[in-house]
Amino acid sequence: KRDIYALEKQLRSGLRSLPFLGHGYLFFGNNQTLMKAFQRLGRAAIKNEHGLCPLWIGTKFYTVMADCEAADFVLKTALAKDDIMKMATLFLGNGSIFAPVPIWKPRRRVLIPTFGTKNMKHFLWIFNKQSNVLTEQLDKVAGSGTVSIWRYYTAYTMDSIAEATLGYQMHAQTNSGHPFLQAFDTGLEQCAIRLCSPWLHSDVVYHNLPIYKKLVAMKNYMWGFLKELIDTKRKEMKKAEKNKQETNDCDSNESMTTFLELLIRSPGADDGYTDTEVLEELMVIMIAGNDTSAVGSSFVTLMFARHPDVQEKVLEELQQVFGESDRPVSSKDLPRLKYLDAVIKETLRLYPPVPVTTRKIEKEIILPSGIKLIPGTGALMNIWAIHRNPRQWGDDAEQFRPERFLDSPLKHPAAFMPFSHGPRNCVGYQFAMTSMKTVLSSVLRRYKILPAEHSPHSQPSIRPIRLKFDLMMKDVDGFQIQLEHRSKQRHSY
Ligand code: HEM
Repeated sequence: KRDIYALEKQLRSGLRSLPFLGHGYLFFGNNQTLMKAFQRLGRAAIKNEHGLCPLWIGTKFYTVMADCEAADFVLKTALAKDDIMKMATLFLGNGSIFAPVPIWKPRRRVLIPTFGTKNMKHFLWIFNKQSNVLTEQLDKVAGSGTVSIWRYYTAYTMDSIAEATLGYQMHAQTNSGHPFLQAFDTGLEQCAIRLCSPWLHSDVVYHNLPIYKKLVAMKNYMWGFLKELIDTKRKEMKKAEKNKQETNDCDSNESMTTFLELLIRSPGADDGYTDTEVLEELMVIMIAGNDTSAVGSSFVTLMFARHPDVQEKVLEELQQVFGESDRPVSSKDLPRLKYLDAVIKETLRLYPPVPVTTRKIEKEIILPSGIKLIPGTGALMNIWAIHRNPRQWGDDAEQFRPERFLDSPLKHPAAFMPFSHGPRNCVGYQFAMTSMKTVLSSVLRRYKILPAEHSPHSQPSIRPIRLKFDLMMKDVDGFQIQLEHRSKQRHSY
């Protein structure tokens, strides 16, 4: 460990490391403490000369990165995920997101074309349909005080993902009682608890706890459910091939191509993808794509409530594109929503749904600054801190200013990485941006978004948002806002 101690010495941060625990004590507490620990480490790294700081979790050493050049280098050279992610294999098997590099590489090649622009047009139809259901639900609560918008967006993304992925109508927005939803939510909640509780990390301990058995039962239910859908789809596709009834009409629902079909059709290994491979990738898409986009849309909505001037500018843009119509969003509208795009990006900069990601250092890496990363250690990309580093974002880095995405290009391609960066970045980037733009433009055309009712001494615009980390970064208070029908108050604008 001599090399590691030498590296630690170079990176000294002033954060105390205790015997045995290292900096692990920073993480003890609840999921708010966890987010605060990432913020503290991020700030310490920003202050350091190289934008890096040391982190000991017990005997494991990590280099925390708030410098985009260093993160860029690591994300392009170290492709293996850190061992801590292995805990997710219970649900995902060898699904690409956390899979070892030799399994991930060929799967990534298959996934990329399924997210191509052509397929995105099919998915836009789903986003419009599900946005419609969302506004029907919001109509019931608009004008009746404070609501937690998170609950609505997470149901919207679940319905969209289930339809785009499986061609299955989950109806999460109208009925939250589907057993798949319950297994999905409880499973993710338990994964978050385990990830945040170092004493549950050991398989020997965890596999002997009652919750493990419960979790396995949920996983078995979800996998069984998906397996049935795969079997049915394979049969349907064989029948359709036989009858030569395939159609190429992209604009209607009849020709909708789901991820399930795209994965079954993809060449994969020798004889196409096996059922297990298809199943693992479906789980990855559903888990990676659901709450991430819901968190993104929820933070943007919170920003609308806190920055009425920004909301007003987006509304003006929407009126230029849609007039007074509440028609569906078309693929031609999307590039015209430039300011909305900037607002979403600025929100994801300050509130990245995935605030940290890790890589395993398997071979020695010499960073552009000359710092040597040691094999056997980890690198923790602190996306939250990279996005707030004044070296890239200037002295107003902490301020919400969407115009910065319109005024000038990024100073470094890795300065903005809510979807990560390099060969293992998010494949669902375009899917997520299209989904968020569709739902946000539908909501904003219909409602004025106002801050939650609050105690008189706390100004919503200046009160910092309380953050927590439970697999993702979320608002502790559940993204509370108020909605007012625009038709009833249009004259106030
Ligand atoms: C705002 C929304 C989203 C955010 C912020 C986000 C963020 C991320 C990040 C940070 C990673 C990479 C983690 C790493 O480098 O270790 C990732 C990977 C991934 N995301 Fe997303 N994501 C979003 C939406 C989606 C959606 C909608 C889908 C699918 C429909 C999706 C599918 C994936 C997949 C499959 C991977 C794994 C890629 C690979 O390992 O090759 N994501 N996402």
